[in-house]
Amino acid sequence: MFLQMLRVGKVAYLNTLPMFYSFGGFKLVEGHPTELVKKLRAGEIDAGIVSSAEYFFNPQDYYILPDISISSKGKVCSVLLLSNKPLEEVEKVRITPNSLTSRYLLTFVLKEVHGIAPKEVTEGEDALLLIGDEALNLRELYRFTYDLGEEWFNATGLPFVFALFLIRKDVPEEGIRALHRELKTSIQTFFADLKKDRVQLPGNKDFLKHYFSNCIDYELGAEHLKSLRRFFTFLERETGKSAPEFISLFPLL
Ligand SMILES: C=C(O[C@@H]1C=C(C(=O)O)C=C[C@H]1O)C(=O)O
Repeated sequence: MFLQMLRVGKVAYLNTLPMFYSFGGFKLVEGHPTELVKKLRAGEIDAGIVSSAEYFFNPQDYYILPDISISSKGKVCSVLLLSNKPLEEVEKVRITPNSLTSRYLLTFVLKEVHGIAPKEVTEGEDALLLIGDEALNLRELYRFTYDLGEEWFNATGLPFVFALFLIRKDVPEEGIRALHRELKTSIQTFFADLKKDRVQLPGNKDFLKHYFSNCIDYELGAEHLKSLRRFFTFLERETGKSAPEFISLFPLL
């Protein structure tokens, strides 16, 4: 098959830069996480780095690409509840429409960690959940910042997987293998260049180096899978839908 025909979804945030740094040969489709989830469900794209919660909702439709994710082990730095009031005084929360996973992670943090249940509003909020570049750009404007990656880590001792590389099951094996190779090479090239100060970074260089090296974690190992199972158990309680029986990584070996 012609790889150029495979349509690959790329979340339009800075944190996907390493994956797509030297990436080529596929058709890229950019969007917010919720837009890409819709396109992947509809078969308008064949694969993409999308909200991990989508695998909980439709596991039968996808393989997970091994070794790759957008996660954090502690602070993620770009999934933030921002507020001018301390959490215990927050009664109304506005949630970005761009997120699927972090919306549920916020419910976990508010309900199961802090024991509060603020109302969701679309204006007049006490606190605002932002993800990605929007969170990075606005994080310094609020008095209180709650980092959801850190909140999850403090509660569970585990990394948190925000996004998975999901592939629709009708994609041929050679396409999946080529995609995996291309992404892994891109991530390696990015971090080698970052070390040598060869990456053009938009904005505050020192902060962004810290963001790529210490906040976002691009691995998908045993601890990440344990964390996904834990998150899916929470989603099961929250939605009434059963958690996937298996987390099926595409067998590359
Ligand atoms: C860590 C992040 O993860 C993002 C969060 C997502 C979500 O909440 O659904 C989806 C994709 C990721 O890009 C971020 O963008 O800041």
